[in-house]
Amino acid sequence: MRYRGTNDYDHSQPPRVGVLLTNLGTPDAPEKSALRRYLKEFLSDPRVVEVPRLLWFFILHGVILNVRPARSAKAYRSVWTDAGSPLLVNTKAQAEALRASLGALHGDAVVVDYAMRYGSRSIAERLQALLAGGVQKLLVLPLYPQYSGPTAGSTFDALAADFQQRRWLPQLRFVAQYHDHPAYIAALANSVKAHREQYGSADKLLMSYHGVPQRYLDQGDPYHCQCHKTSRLLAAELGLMEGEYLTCFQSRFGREPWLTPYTDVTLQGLPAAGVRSVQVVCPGFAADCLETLEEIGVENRDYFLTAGGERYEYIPCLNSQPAHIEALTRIVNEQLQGWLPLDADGEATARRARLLGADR
Ligand SMILES: C=CC1=C(C)c2cc3[nH]c(cc4nc(cc5[nH]c(cc1n2)c(C)c5CCC(=O)O)C(CCC(=O)O)=C4C)c(C)c3C=C
Ligand SMILES: [Fe+2]
Ligand SMILES: [Fe+2]
Repeated sequence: MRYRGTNDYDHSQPPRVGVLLTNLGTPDAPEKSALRRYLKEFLSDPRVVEVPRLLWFFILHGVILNVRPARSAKAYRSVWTDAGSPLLVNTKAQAEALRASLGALHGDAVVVDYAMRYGSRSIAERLQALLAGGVQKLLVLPLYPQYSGPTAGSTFDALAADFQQRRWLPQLRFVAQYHDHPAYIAALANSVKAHREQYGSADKLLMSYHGVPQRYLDQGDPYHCQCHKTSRLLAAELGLMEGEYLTCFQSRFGREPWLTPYTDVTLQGLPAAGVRSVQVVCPGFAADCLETLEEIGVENRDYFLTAGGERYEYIPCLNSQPAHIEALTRIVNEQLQGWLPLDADGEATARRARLLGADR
């Protein structure tokens, strides 16, 4: 059979709206073999590493997958929790909080689930569960505020690859970006303000985003511009002047130039420029993960303090903070326009339910 179908379709099953949160994915365990599996899938994605395939195959299999898994496993071990990888734990908590928040508004007409682009809890697996559960309208919200090919672009590829094998496709809406959504900016500002109320402010606020190769920007990827726009809006919301904040890019991989300024180089140079205290926030990460907890929380702290800095504070990601769940709820509700019965109008709801039930 060329296309997967549903042989036993149940006409009495109520049609539902599905909301699928996605994030990058994480290894199953902080061990070399699990890291090898995860990195192989992740780094084989041509959206992530845009290098001629044959050349990359030899570099990946000949060098990277022999060296990196052990090194990364050690880093993951330092942040791993009893419940698992922080990225997975935090994404699950976000999905549960969003389920409660949307459930209060829409009852069981909306189903919330979460999936990962690489590794376990795959997009294909969760799509199958949603569609089998009666979802006919699907909203996919990749938890990447700023659009980039390696993240949101690749997530769309995974959806499309699954749909290519299906007979009956759901109606689909896809949130490619929300880097300037007022509720997201407000949640970020709220988080920085709460931190400052507790700890006071610092000489500089560093806004650190995951990097991508400079080449991607040169070839039209909007990520760099969207990061700067988020920074600008967040600074405005906080009343910060130019010079009181900086945008920089972390997690460089490989030898070619990535987006600059680099977070680590910046932090190493700040003390010599008279900056004694910094607060670092990572607005591009919806959930704390290896790249924030270890790289920003530990590694870069060390660079700053060793270079003569006196006070370094990492402001956690939005995770499942109420303001973040409120922002995600608003983003989802805006996207669901026209997909749900109007609750205020009981008659319209009943009429619509009859119509929905009679669509096949
Ligand atoms: C090799 C190229 C990479 C590109 C391009 C890239 C873009 C990119 N990544 C994120 C978000 C995350 N990346 C994470 C981990 C991670 N990223 C890369 C490489 C690239 N990322 C690697 C090899 C790794 C694995 C860790 C390691 O071995 O160093 C994570 C954390 C995952 C976790 O399990 O905690 C996130 C999140 C974005 C947003 C992005 C482009 C905009
Ligand atoms: Fe990454
Ligand atoms: Fe730009």
